[in-house]
Amino acid sequence: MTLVSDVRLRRVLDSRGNPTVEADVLTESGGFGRAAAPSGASTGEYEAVELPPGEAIANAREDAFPRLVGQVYAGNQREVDAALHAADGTDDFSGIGANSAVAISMAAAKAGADVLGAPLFQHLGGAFRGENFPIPLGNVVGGGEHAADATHIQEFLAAPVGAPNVADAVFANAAVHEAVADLLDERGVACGKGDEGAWAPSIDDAEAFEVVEEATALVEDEVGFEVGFGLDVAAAELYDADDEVYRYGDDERTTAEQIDYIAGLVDEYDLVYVEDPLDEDDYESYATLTDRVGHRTLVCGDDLFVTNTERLSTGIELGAGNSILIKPNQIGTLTDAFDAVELAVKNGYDPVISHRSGETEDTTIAHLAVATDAPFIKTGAVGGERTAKLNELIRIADDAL
Ligand SMILES: O=C(O)[C@@H](CO)OP(=O)(O)O
Ligand SMILES: [Mg+2]
Repeated sequence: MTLVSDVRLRRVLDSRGNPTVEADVLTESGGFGRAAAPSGASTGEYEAVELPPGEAIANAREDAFPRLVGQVYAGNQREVDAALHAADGTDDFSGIGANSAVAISMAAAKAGADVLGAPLFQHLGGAFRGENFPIPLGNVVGGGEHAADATHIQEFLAAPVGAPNVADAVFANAAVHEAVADLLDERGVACGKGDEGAWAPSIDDAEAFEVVEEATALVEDEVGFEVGFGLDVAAAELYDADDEVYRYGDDERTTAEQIDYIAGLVDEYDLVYVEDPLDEDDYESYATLTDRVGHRTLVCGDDLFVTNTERLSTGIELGAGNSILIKPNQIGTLTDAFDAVELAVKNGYDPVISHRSGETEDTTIAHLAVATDAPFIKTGAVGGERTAKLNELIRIADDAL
């Protein structure tokens, strides 16, 4: 029934205005799935390779289509993804491009779900589990690679950990985003937005902490449940490997100072989440930091693990981190992303399903978060390509698909 009868690829726009790959997968019985690849700006060194979309499309047409059309069943995700790997022939998807691979992989999943008449999250293995839902981490202030002349820390993330349901959590993050704007306005700070819709003011990190702490406290009072916050430091972007220091503009910190700095922030602001606090090659320092603060906060590896089970295995062995960011396009297929989630959960690491800074209206990650029973999803707070996922979560919780 779900035998793939056609695959189509095209270039569409992403939220930064760049071209990205969109895939359609059709099945023999009339099933249809469509998905688009997102794209990172602060990409990890060990991510699967994103090719220029035109090249990714041409290569996938030539090498992957013959292994997919009339050959594999969209309902059998492992078979589809194995065919993509075989067509690619490399270990980093530099053959057909991780962008073509992930778009086809996700579109196939949707086509499979379509034939079965099931919502995607159910097809991917999870009925909405009990009362669980992923708590959205909402980017409210940021800079780094996502905005020029803003904070050094890439993302300040509202985390409504006490929310009674997903809709209240989503609205709380939007309220924090708005409160931040009001507070910046009171301080006379004008600002635009970064790639993910977070405010991108020209203030230093210390002032951003003040503002975000105040904004989350205001919203917490308003909504009556706990609203904390966390960070994506994206420290690999700050790290100068030649001088072995983290550079925050003119300030620099040695690795030992960076560990103290982050541990101090966790204490001072009761951070619930710290992503990429250290360089992507420094498992040992991750382990040291995890020892110090891992009992009270999530220490999440994004550039460190790149959704890769081998890198995660190294982290598990060394005790580096206690959480992994899951981005399907970092590794190229849904199967690989699921394997990373499974390995993480088995070893007590919390998976956090994530968007990229360059996004589309695609909602696959909302379904992935529910299907894997992930405790968190990071997918922005406002902006159409972000609200597409947040609103889909609300619909899933409301059984409205
Ligand atoms: O670093 C990150 O976690 C992501 C998403 O927020 O950014 P990018 O997609 O630019 O890698
Ligand atoms: Mg990150």
